[in-house]
This record gives sequence, C-alpha cells and structure tokens, in this order.
Amino acid sequence: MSTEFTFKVLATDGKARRGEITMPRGTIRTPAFMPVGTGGTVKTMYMDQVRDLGADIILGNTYHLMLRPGAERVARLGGLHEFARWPHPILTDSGGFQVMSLSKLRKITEKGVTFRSHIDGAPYEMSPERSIEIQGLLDSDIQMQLDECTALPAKEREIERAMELSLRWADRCKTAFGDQPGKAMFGIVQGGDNARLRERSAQSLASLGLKGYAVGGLAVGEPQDVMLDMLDVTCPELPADKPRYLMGVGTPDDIVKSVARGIDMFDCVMPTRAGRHGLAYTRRGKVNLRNARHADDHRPLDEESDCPAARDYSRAYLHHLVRSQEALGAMLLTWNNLSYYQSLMQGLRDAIEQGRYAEHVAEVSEGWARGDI
Ligand SMILES: CNc1nc2cc3c(=O)[nH]c(N)nc3c(CCN)c2[nH]1
Repeated sequence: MSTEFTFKVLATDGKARRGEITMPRGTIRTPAFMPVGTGGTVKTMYMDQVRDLGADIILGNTYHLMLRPGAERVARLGGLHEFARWPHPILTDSGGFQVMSLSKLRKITEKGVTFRSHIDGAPYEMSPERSIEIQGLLDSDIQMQLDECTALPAKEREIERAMELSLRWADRCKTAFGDQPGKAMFGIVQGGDNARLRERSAQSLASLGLKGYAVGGLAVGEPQDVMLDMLDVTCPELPADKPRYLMGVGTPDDIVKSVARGIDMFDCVMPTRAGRHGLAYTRRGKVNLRNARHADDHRPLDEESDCPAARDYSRAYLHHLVRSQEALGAMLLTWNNLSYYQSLMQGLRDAIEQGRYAEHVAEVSEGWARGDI
C-alpha cells in the first residue's frame, strides 16, 4: 500500500487509457465508475455489496454532510470512512454544484457562496478554504476544489466570469489543501460549451501542477455531442500523466464515448436513482419494471449475470415490488444497476488492455440497440 497518491497509465488504445491510481486506502482501477454515496450512504445498498460489485471508490458530498450530520461531528466520530464503514478511497465533491442545484437564497461572491440549507433554511457561508477544511474533516482522499458550474445555455461573458472565478478558487483551494502526500486535490475545468474558454481553463489549471483534473460544467442538459466536443478540446490540454474525472456522467453510452476521448473517472446518480424508480440497466438496454408487460414474465433480467438481483428474480416479481412500492424493489434494482455499471467498466478496462476498445464498444452498443426482448 503506497503512502503517496500516484497515477500510472498501464495501456492505451487510441485516446482511451487503462490506468491505476494508488493511494493509502487502496488502488483505483481506471476507467472507474464511482457510485454516488451523497450522505455517506449509497442509497439502499450495504457498503460490502458496493465493494463486492467491484467499486474501488465512492463519492460523498460536502454540501449534504456539512448540513447533516455536520463535518465536525463526522470528524469526532473518526471520519467518513469509519462513520460509513467504507475503508476504501472516497472522493468528495466540494459543494458548489449542490448549493446551486439544491439550496435557496444562494449568492456567489469572490469570497465564496452564501446559501440557506434546503433542510431547515439555516444560513451558511462556504469559501474555497472552508470547503477544503470540511473535506479534510471528512478525511476525504480526493478533494474537489470549490467551483462555479454555469447552467447552460449561457452568455459567453457569464461563462467566462464563472470560469475565471473558479480558476481563482482553484488557487485558493490548492493553498488551503497544502501538501498531503496520500491525498489529492483535483481542479475542475469550466468554460461551458465554449471551446476557447475550455482551453484557457484547462491550461491555467494544468499550470497549477495538481494531482488530478475534473471536467465540470457538463451533463447540465447540453446535447451529448456538445459534451463530447468539449472533451475533444479539453482533454488534450490536461497532463497525460494525471487522472481526468468527468463529473456527473453518465449513461452507459456517455461513458463509453467519454473513455474513448481520454476520461478516466466518472460519477453519476443514474444507476442508483433509476433503481429507486423501477428502471433497470442491462446489457440489452433499459427495462422499465413499472410497465405492465412484465406482470407475468417469469424470466430474470439477465440469466447470464453473476448478480443475484439480475439472475435470480423474475421480472414479474420485480414488477410487483415496484408497483407495490416495496423497499426490496429499490434494493434489487439498485443492486442490478450498480452491478451492470461495474461490469461495463470492467469490460472497458479489459478491452483497452487488449487493444480492442472500438470493437468492444461496437459489441456493447449492439446489445443496447437490440433492446430488451
Ligand atoms: C449530473 N450532471 C452533473 N454535472 C456536474 C458538474 C459539476 C461541476 O461543474 N462541478 C462540481 N463540483 N460538481 C459537478 C457535478 C456533481 C458531480 N457529482 C455535476 N453533475
């Protein structure tokens, strides 16, 4: 187990990279999908299950945990890993995006963000320094800079203002984070759907010499081709020997296309949120178990899966659980969805090692297109 945070590219296939992040709490095989554990829990899952599905790292949220149960309280209780019984790496988002999407009466100034809690309306201030302090109290392994994510569509001058503010905040976060060998602080590239601003943001962040770089400001409603175009201009400006994390992405199709453009890490609520809404991800595409067509279908979701949720339960039973709003419905479909996402990532990692990434993507895409029989 290394005491340092290191990233190695083990193989490439075009722009796709098979890599490995080693850090004190464990190794992260990339391309990696991080299940979202917003409030210190991957909803409806035991942490042992999440690990057994192949997840090397999960995501936590500064915003939610600072509001409840409180960062100082988590620190007093031994940090987030001890609190949630997840001993492997944790990446925490910095809170800016969640403030903008969840809280009311929020204001952004040079100093930071002020906002009211979406839980009890209490007022809060969060500076770049406080965000890093909170992530330290959580004992987070990979900490994200505080940034401002511009909602799209937006005027160029608005995108530029937020991008430049985020750059100044990156510098302040780097100073606040200091030198923590076994941990990392990632910068976040902004710049909306503007190629020139994306390049400027990436180049400026690269000059900070950070341990990793996220691509933010995407998956905010823009068409997939716009997101992919922004990756085409951003990734080449980022150091090839550092991990690249595309925030909030995405569908299986988003992921395979983003890996092909040089992305190494992903997080997305889709597999977990969809599971709670009766939607299953499978190698033959999506299956909506709310649909009455499943009411008498004795087949499992995927007889070839090694996940019991996909292999051992009939669609009829899953349909019944979902329609009856039974907790087990959300549990089994979340289990199935995270299993599918992790098996997708394992397939991508293997394909890059074997130099057959394009062929593998064609195979999985054909499976989705064939649709669920
Ligand atoms: C679902 N789409 C999405 N886009 C994001 C952009 C940022 C982004 O630009 N910055 C930060 N800090 N987080 C983002 C997130 C949250 C990731 N868990 C995003 N999620």
